[in-house]
Order: sequence, then structure tokens, then C-alpha cells
Amino acid sequence: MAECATYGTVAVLQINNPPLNVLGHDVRSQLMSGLQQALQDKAVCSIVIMGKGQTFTAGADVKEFGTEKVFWEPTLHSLVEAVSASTKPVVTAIHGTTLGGGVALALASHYRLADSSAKMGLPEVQLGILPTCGVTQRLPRLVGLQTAVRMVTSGQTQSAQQALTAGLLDKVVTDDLLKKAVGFARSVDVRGLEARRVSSWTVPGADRAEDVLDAARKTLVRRSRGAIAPLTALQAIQASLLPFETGMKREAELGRYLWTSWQAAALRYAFFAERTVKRWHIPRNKNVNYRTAEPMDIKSVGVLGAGTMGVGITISLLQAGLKVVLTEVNKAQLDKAVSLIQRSLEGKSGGKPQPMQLRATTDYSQLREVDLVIEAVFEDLALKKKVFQQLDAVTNPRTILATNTSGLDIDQIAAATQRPDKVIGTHFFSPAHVMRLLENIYGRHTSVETIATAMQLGATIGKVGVLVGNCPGFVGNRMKGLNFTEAMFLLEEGAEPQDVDKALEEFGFAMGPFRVSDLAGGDVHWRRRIQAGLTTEHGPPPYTPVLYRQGNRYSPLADMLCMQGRFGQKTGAGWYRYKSGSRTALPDAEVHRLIHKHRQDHGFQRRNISSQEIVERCLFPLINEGFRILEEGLATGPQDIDVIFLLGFGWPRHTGGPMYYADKVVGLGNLLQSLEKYRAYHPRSAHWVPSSLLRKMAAQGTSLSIWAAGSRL
Ligand SMILES: CC/C=C/CC(=O)SCCNC(=O)CCNC(=O)[C@H](O)C(C)(C)COP(=O)(O)OP(=O)(O)OC[C@H]1O[C@@H](n2cnc3c(N)ncnc32)[C@H](O)[C@@H]1OP(=O)(O)O
Repeated sequence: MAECATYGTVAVLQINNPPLNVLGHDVRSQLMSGLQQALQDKAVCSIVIMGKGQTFTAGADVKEFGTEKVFWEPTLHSLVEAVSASTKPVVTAIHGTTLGGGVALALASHYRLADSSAKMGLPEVQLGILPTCGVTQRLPRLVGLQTAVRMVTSGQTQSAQQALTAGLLDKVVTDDLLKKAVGFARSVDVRGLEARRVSSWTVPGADRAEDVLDAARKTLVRRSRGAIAPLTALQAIQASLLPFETGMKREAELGRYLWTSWQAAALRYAFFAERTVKRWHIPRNKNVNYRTAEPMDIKSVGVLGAGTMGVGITISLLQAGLKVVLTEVNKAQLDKAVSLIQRSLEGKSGGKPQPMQLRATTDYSQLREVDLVIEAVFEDLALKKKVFQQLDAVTNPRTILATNTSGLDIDQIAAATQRPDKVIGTHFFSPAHVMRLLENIYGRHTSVETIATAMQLGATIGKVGVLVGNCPGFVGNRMKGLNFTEAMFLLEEGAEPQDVDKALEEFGFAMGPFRVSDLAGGDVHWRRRIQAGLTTEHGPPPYTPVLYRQGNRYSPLADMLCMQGRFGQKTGAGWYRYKSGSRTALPDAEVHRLIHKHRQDHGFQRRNISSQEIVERCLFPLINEGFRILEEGLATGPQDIDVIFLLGFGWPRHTGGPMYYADKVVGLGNLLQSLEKYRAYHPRSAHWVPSSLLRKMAAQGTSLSIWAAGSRL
């Protein structure tokens, strides 16, 4: 856990708690007793604290949060204060990714050394808590307000070089950190100790504090979108302008406020959910799971289709060091793609991809020897089936064939091949080299090896893979579609696009549904609705009521815009208008007139709609659908749905995701009541019918987390 050794006059305390040296109770206890021993040992003049293995420490043990253990003495706070009060110089020697409590220990030490490859960060706000243990008081004294605000409120890591420049480190070394730290510790003088205590310093540049804090506040109000931790952290940093002890009291108060907030619990849940989804199983056959599966070794991947998605996927694969054969029938498109890929990789790594790593070709037969192919052609079932038939003919029979589709039937695509067991859906989100989510979809015949391979590939390329079953739209788009449907009904009843967007942006989404639609292009979904027989290019299908399609209430507003060529940003007009070259959504009187006329034509009485109703009507049907998905066994558990929404659809992280939000914030009983209420008003929308799983849970007074804990392996 923590080992103590002496090197002449230097005592070295080394954390040894693999894999990440987190500061659980045992580690804290052993560090504390090591420190006390070193202080009592007359032969010891100085002390080094460092870590063994891949990192100094990833900080506090998050698994202890929400349990009593986190308060057991020595707490992290006591340990940090003991280091700060040490009567012998303490040198912290940092390597790897050092986070949270690790940085707190370093700040309380008298000297800070780091390996040149080290990184340091304060991810606490991402867990909804405050970097306490004096971090918000010592850090500004050391690096100034501006850097402290940036580090604490963003949670981003700093490289060793950046930390040195900022004044956070005293020295950066290369090779043999232990030897260099011991050498350094030997050279420091106990007589200078008082002056080395950061708590006795004042914040540099305090005369400009008001400007810095005001500017930061404005940015954070805009960026945090309802998350309380970043702005609370700013208040704590502001307190560093007060005497140290007063600031520490303020830090403790603010720390308690965040520690007990529902957002901290939600963010902690999100942290573990992202890691839980890799432990997948198939709900209808639990024997098929991550433990029983053996992935194929993937060294080379073919990407078919060099459009936006194909380019993003190729970049992700190359960045992970895989060999890629990029295939595209259109030579001009292929050349354009290669140049985009090269530019993107040059920007990141400072070098072009090795020629042997990327082979670009118009010849399908070049895919013969790859281990796996990801098809990324246009979203059209007939086209994909044709492509899969060809792929089946040209590739090695052991090659896995993956389709990048956002909702088409995997079984139909697999049926075009002689190897349905080797066919799987890999739904990347755009831009594919940036978005961390990979929704993997198994079909009726997909083998366990194929599933394990797709999940493994996701991890290899730095994505969070979530396994789901096959249904129209899979999990993400099946649920998300309802949000847009209801948003349009709200327009019919009296809201304007900007009202709906504002309410959902205030809830925490980066963009409301109409701004998202304009960004993505309204024509994409219009084509899908045409394919599904819901509409035609010229209006409703013959003999079809305008407001009722396929057994449900229907709003034709989006179709009406598309019929006018208003596809969103790319055409300069959609739900909003856009000045040439600008992405700023401007309310458009023409759209308002169109909506107004539609209301008049169909007898809608315009009424004022509250933000609360907008949020509930856009989100509750989506959540209800999540319960249906769980009931149908299409997701391993609620965490899987939440991760899809957090990473793929910009769901505000501080609410934990749709299922967590329903369970812990809204409450299942309240959700059920609201669904019943809206159902009474809107009987022609099937999405208001509560799922039987939700009904059952609400009746039993149980929670989704208890249900999930019982179902997960
Ligand atoms: C008392 C109040 C004071 C609080 C101060 C703090 O220190 S708060 C905690 C600050 N630290 C963090 O938030 C660290 C979060 N961890 C990470 O960002 C990443 O894990 C990493 C350190 C960048 C490493 O990433 P990598 O991809 O290499 O590994 P994983 O994320 O998959 O993690 C491996 C397993 O370790 C578990 N884990 C990671 N960090 C912690 C932690 N701080 N406490 C407890 N457990 C942690 C993670 O859950 C993985 O576990 P599995 O069981 O394998 O899923």
C-alpha cells in the first residue's frame, strides 16, 4: 500500500496501490505512519513522497465516496495538513497522471518535482465536488488566480512543462525519479522551511483579482449550463484572497455543500457508468457476456466509404496504430478524404501517417486480407445490403463485417451475407474521431466472438463501447426521436422554436432540438420519414390525415420546411435563418408565419407553454422509451442507456443521464404520474403510455439502481 525506506538522511514514502495508487484508507494510514516515523527518526533530515507503478496517484478513492470510509482518520485532509505542518522538508515527486488528492499532497509539500512525462490535474468538478484539502487556497498562491481558475474549473490536466512554467513545480527531471528526488531532498535546507509553506504566501496579482474573477464568472455561467460545481469552485478560489485560515474555512463550507449535492452523486454515477458498460451481457442470454467471450486480434481494418463518417473512423483507427485500407469507388472523393486524414493527423501528432498504415484504394478486392471491415456508405438499406453482398464475396471468410448505421436493421444487412455470425453494427457518432461513444449492435446471429471483438476494438481506439440489441434506431436514436416529435407538437400548441431550445438549453443541453436539427441537416430525417412511408416529397401520402400517421399523432412541420428546401445551416435556413457563413441561429419570421398558419389551418388554440412543460414533454417520453428498451432486453442495464446519452447526445452530465435522472431526481412515481397526466391530454400519442416496467417499479416503490444492481453480472 505504502512503503517506507531510507536513503541516508532521506526517508522515502512510496505509494504502492496498483493500478492507479488511489488514496484509499489503507494508503492514507500507511502514509501517515510513515510520515510520523520519519519525523521522529533523528537520522532523517528530509522526506520524499512518491508512487510506484504507472502514476504517483490518481487521487482519492472514488469508490469510498458515499461511504463512511472517506471520513475515517486519517482523512485525506488530515494527511495533507500533516504534510504541510511537517517540521522536515517534504519533497513530492510526481510521475504519470497525478490527479485530485495527489495534487493536494504536492501543494502542501515544501518542494515539488516531476518527471518530464507527468501530467497534473484537478478533475474534482467533473465529479461534482470541490478540490478541498487546501487546493483552492494554496494553488492561487502558487500559480496566480487565472491559472488556478482554469485548472480547477476545467478539470483539464497540465503537462509537466506547463506546470513548471506556471510555478506549480520547482523542477522537472528526466529518468530515475527516485534517485533525482532523493538527491534533491538531500540538497534542501530545513532552515528555509517556513518560507516554503505556500499557506504563508499571498496570491500574486491580487490587485487584478476582480477583473479575473468577473471574466471567469461570465464564462462559467455560460459554459456550466446548470452544473453547480464550477461556479462554487470559483467562489472558493475567490476566498484565497482572504487570510489563509479564513479561506480554508470557506473552502470547507463550500466543499460540504457540493459533497452532499445531488449533482455530485449523479456525476459519480456517470464516472462509474462509463466504466461499467464494458462489463456487458445479453439480457436474454446472460451466458453471453464479457467474461465468456474471446475477442479476435484485430491488426488491420478496412473502411468502406470515404465520406465524413469514413474519414472520422479512419482517423480514429490510425491514431490507435491500426493498419487501415480505405476504400471508396469515387476517386476524387478518396483523394479528398486522404488529404483530410493527413491534415488531421499532422495537426495532432506532428507527423503524417506512415504510408503502410493507410492504404487508400478504389478497389474492393484490396479488403481481402483485413481482419475487420467497417462499412460507412450512405444510410440506405438497399445500398448497404448490396455492399455487404460484395464484401462477403471479396473478403476472407474469417473477416468481421461491421456496418456503421444509425438505425437500420442489422439482421437484414447480415442476411445479405453467408456469415451473419460475423456481422455487427458499429454506430459511430459524428465527428467520429472526436465523439467517444460507440454503440455496438448485435443481430440475431451475431456470434459472441464478433461482439467481443467490436467491444475490444472500441476500447483500442479510445471509445466507450456500449452493446445494444437490434431495433429501429437502436437505443440512442429510438429514444431521441421522441424528443423531436414532441418538440414539434409544442410548436403546434403555442411555443416557438427558440422557446423550446431555450428551455432545453437551460436544462443543460448544449443545443436545443431545433438548433441540433439545423446543424445536422433536416433532410437526413426527412429522407428517413419518406422511406418509412410517413410522408412524401410533396406532402402527406394520399388519403392520409395531415396530423395523424401510422396510428399516432404526427406533426408535418419539419416536412413542410424541407419541402421549401430549408434543410438548416447548410442551406442558410431551417428552423432559424443564418447569415452567410455564420452559425448563429436567428429567429425567422417566415418560420413563425408558417407555424402560425399551420395552427390556424388545423384549429390549434395557441397557449403559453411553461419551460417546465417543455422539458417534461421533450424528455419524459424519451425516458419512458428507455424503460421499454430495458423491458425488451435491448440494453444490458440503465447505465448503458445513460452512457449513450451522456456521450452521444449531449445529455447534461451533472444529471447523470436520462435513466438516472428519472430514478433519482424526478422519482419513478412522479414520472409515472406525469406520463399519465400528459397521456390524458394527448391520447393519440402512444409514447405517453407508461411502460409496464416503469409501472411495476413505481408500484413496488423500488428504484432502477436496485433493479440494475440485481441484473448486472
Ligand atoms: C475526499 C475528497 C477529495 C477528493 C480529491 C480527489 O482526489 S477526487 C478524485 C480525483 N481523481 C479522479 O477523478 C481520477 C479519475 N480517474 C481517471 O480519470 C482515470 O481513471 C485515469 C486516472 C486518467 C486513468 O484512466 P485509464 O483509462 O487508464 O483507467 P480507467 O479509467 O479505466 O481506470 C482503471 C480502473 O481504476 C478505477 N479508478 C480510476 N480512478 C479511480 C479513483 N480515483 N478512485 C477509485 N477508482 C478509480 C476505474 O474505475 C477502473 O476500475 P475498473 O474496475 O477497472 O472499471
